[in-house]
Amino acid sequence: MRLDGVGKRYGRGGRWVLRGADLALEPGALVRIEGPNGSGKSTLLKLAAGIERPSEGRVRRPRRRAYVPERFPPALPFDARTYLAALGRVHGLPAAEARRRADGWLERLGVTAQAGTPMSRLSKGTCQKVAVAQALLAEADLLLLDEAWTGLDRAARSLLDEAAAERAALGGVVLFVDHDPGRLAGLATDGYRVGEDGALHRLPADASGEGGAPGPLVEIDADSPDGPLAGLLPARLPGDPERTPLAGTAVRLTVRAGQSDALLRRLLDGPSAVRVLAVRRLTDPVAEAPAAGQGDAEGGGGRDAEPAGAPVVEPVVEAAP
Ligand SMILES: Nc1ncnc2c1ncn2[C@@H]1O[C@H](COP(=O)(O)OP(=O)(O)OP(=O)(O)O)[C@@H](O)[C@H]1O
Repeated sequence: MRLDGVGKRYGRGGRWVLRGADLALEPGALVRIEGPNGSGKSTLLKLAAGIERPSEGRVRRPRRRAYVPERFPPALPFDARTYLAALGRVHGLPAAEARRRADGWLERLGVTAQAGTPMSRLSKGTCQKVAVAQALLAEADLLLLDEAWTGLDRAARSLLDEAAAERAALGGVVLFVDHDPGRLAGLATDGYRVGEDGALHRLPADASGEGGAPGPLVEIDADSPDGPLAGLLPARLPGDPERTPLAGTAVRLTVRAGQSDALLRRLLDGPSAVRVLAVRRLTDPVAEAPAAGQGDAEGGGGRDAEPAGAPVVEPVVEAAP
């Protein structure tokens, strides 16, 4: 998606909220937008969603978009399941698939019991889960999240983290606004601040959570009874793991820890039968080893240091093949 010289003001003669905003995002981008209250973050997401039109400049966006607004209409005259299934149809899904995805997200978010309750009677957090579900079930090419984590319980927040990272890993573009600076830290690929001039200013890598420090890796060993797994896996997988063939039909997938849950879910939910043999978290001894010389000074007992660069393997789950 692209913004070229985008400006926005509400009403003729109103102040420019955005001016000269440029943004070019490639598939796989997971991008944080920040700025103080009233700076124009929601306006930017609405322009990206196609809900508002720019006053000047040009917005190019993918056709399949999904949006969690900052404020979800509270009193829609539907129950959650009916609403989600209808939204699935709006996103172009066949009716049965729309119902399947609606039920799937209601279950994952832990609100199946409230699926038939009129939305006007749902709690604020449950309503927010429905707002999130309507966007995630679309599996859109552009996912816009405007403070979408607000009001969610911890499990739902993690699920949304994972779903956002997965969307990007599968080639979507995700644009999110959140006042928590740690949101999706280590997973965001870029970040921008809406400046007082109304333009977008790129954040330094550490502020956007963009991976200067790569963080721990996870190795997942898996195979399939259907034949060599390497040939069965889709081209795109969450976290774009490194793939190393193992003996027989097995493959080792190495991915950043933040995306390992999304990868596992994809493997186990995918069309091919996949057996997960082992999941190991690797810690990087280069990052964790004492500074040069420090080991000698403190150790003194002749313990050998780990060879530099050799990962320490901490098994998380080991299953017999
Ligand atoms: N529909 C509207 N009509 C008129 N002015 C609007 C409208 N929507 C937003 N504004 C104004 O545009 C400016 C930017 O609002 P916006 O909601 O985009 O900011 P924001 O950065 O998302 O703020 P917050 O962090 O508080 O959510 C504000 O001054 C706001 O009052």
